[in-house]
Amino acid sequence: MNPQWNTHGLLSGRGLVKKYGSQYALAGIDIDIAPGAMVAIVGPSGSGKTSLMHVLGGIVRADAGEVYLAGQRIDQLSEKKRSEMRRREFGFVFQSGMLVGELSAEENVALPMLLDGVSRGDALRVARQSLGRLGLATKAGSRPGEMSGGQAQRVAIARALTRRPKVIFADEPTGSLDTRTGKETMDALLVAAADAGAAVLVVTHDRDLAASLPRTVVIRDGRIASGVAVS
Ligand SMILES: Nc1ncnc2c1ncn2[C@@H]1O[C@H](COP(=O)(O)OP(=O)(O)OP(=O)(O)O)[C@@H](O)[C@H]1O
Repeated sequence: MNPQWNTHGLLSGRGLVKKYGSQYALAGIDIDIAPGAMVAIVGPSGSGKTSLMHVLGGIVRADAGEVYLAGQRIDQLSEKKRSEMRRREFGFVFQSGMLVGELSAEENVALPMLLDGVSRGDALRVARQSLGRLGLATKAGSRPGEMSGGQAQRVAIARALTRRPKVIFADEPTGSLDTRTGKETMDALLVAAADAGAAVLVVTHDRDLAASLPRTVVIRDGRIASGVAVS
């Protein structure tokens, strides 16, 4: 094996390239994320932060390069296998929770478990436990529209964490919240992820928020400008 391609992280990207037309969203990125690492991904608008998360998280296929999870190549899996892997190994939190408006908080959190064949009773029981850990026990029966933005984001965090994923991908998770609620929500995410032993990758424009994480990776023009070795 070419030593250049050894992977050192739990999640590793090697030579990642993603093009949209003639535009390089990713122009050759190498990155290693250690188990339990907490990493902020920052950089100017359009620099490739979301593209990097989507390629590492198996949402989007790179045009070149390789992605490894625990030493296993995951970017070449079929769409079906990648989607199973995403549900099993990864959790996703987006700027606006992406909760299902017609379902209660506990049903939203239970949804990924139900998709994986867990019984409704068991899924709801685990969902209520997760919500309780995030301070939302009394909101388990409420729909997203009956909650504050911060509460809805904590439901999304609970949903992302219930299957005890290895990695949480959070894209501007506090972008729609005021500063104080954003900080509280970020703290809740980091504590819950640490409890679950999950690594966290957070895309953010918020410098204070980035500074609260142990490592920062700066992306510029689809390349890593600093913070190459991530632990
Ligand atoms: N689906 C797409 N179709 C066409 N171009 C895209 C697509 N997704 C991203 N791009 C382009 O790829 C580049 C990187 O986009 P990306 O969303 O990864 O950047 P970003 O750093 O996350 O930006 P922002 O901070 O504004 O969210 C940009 O030039 C963008 O216009």
